[in-house]
Amino acid sequence: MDSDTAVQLLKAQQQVWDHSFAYVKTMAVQFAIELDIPSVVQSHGKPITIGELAAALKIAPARAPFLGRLMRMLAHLGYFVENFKDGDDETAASYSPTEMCGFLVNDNPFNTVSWLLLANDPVLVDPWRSLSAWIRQPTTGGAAHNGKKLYEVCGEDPRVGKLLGEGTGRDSWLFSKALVAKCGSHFQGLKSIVDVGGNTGTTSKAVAEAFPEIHCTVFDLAQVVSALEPTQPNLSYVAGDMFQKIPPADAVFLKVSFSESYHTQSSHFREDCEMLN
Ligand SMILES: C[S@@+](CC[C@H](N)C(=O)[O-])C[C@H]1O[C@@H](n2cnc3c(N)ncnc32)[C@H](O)[C@@H]1O
Repeated sequence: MDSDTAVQLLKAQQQVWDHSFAYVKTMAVQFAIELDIPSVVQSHGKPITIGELAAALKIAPARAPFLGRLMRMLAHLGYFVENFKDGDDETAASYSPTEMCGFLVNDNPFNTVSWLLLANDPVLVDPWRSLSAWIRQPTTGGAAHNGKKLYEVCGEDPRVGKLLGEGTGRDSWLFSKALVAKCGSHFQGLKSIVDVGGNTGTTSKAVAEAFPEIHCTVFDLAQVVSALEPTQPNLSYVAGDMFQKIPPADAVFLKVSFSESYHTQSSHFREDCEMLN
């Protein structure tokens, strides 16, 4: 092999290594959340050193160098800015939060903590481990955790249902700020919308508040909406299965609501949507 080819192959190998260890990035973020690092750095009010961070987290000095490595990685990923003073070696760096760090702070209404914990949970990770066996099966069902789909697990395990509800709800909190501010023209002339797979209705509540002339129906599985009471006069909750029948409305609103079932069970859904048009 000539040297140019070797150099080129090494570049490709670097990418493959990057993919092989991609989980390290996600696990580093989860590790930071579990230790509460983002909240501590954000509330510190000025750049925090590793010594100060270790003291705040009650981590023994013997372990502080590992905390330093984690912080370097998180800075590399964009969650913190690493500050050096002239002449500092890398162990004397201090860290300030970035905008991304705010998404890992539990007190922020738009945080993505639950989303990240769900993404790393065996419920979502395990089906990937058996994907090669699954694809050889002759059946059409999607890959599943212990034979169950995510929404079935949510119905049975409140911990998973809570992670999904909180994760999507907080995403919807931020999303709906932009939606009502920037997309108002899309709602003009509508008297009703149905938010299909609307979960607890974070987006619909924002739409109902911004456009009082529109009635918003949050449509989701019974396990999600049957115990919920509307908080606004132009909001209601309806339980059901989107692949059986969706309530009539002037427009259908969908946000992160499709699962693998869409490919196999969606004919009713498309028919219902076509009837609305
Ligand atoms: C990923 S969440 C998205 C929630 C919300 N649209 C949002 O973006 O915040 C998907 C939602 O679809 C609901 N869902 C799943 N299958 C459904 C079905 N067959 N009929 C109605 N809702 C369903 C789930 O319960 C869940 O609340």
